[in-house]
Amino acid sequence: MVPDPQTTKAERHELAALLGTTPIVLVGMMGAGKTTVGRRIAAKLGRRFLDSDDEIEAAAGMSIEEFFAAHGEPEFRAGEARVIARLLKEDNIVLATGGGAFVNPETRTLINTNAVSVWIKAEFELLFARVSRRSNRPLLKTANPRDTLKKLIETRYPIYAEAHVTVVSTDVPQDTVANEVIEAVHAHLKDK
Ligand SMILES: Nc1ncnc2c1ncn2[C@@H]1O[C@H](COP(=O)(O)OP(=O)(O)OP(=O)(O)O)[C@@H](O)[C@H]1O
Ligand SMILES: O=C(O)C1=C[C@@H](O)[C@@H](O)[C@H](O)C1
Ligand SMILES: [Mg+2]
Repeated sequence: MVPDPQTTKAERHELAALLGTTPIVLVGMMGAGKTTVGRRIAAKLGRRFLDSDDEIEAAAGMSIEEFFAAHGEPEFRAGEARVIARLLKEDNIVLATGGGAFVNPETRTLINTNAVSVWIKAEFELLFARVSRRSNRPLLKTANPRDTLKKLIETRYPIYAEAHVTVVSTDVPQDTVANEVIEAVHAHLKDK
């Protein structure tokens, strides 16, 4: 794990002590920043960072895009649910989930029972700009990706809203979003 150069060792210990070891799980749309922000949060807290998309790619020996092409979405979803159930057995982790993972009711319950869930929420134009930079999102390989993304947002936002806390990601530095997540998780755990 790479320590965050902007966070001193003493600060990392203090933050880690405040939060305990309950897993922190990031959910939300593709492009919201779960992976990039999640990695920063883990570095700030001295936790292990895990990403369900990366785990699936490593286990399958192929990219998400290749997996969708070879096996289809239903098999991807089944594998994603299994991978997340396995990863959630660990404490002291920050887990970035794939954009569709929280939509699965069993996975959602498992996450909300065993972790603090955080919806990284971003508005449509920001998401679209970000996902357009790379073409590794098979769900958006449609005739009208703008429309597809809009429809996914409409159906998924009420589901993501079931996360314990919501942090809005605007065009601010990743470090700021990471600090906001840590504060929001702390506030949630304090009130429990
Ligand atoms: N706060 C931010 N400011 C600027 N760029 C950002 C920010 N957060 C994320 N990005 C950029 O947006 C892109 C998408 O981020 P990322 O891959 O972390 O999203 P994700 O939520 O993990 O998506 P997916 O569900 O597809 O895995 C990346 O290129 C990343 O560098
Ligand atoms: O939003 C989604 O359904 C997805 C998001 C990505 O993280 C990958 O898990 C995959 O491309 C599907
Ligand atoms: Mg990701």
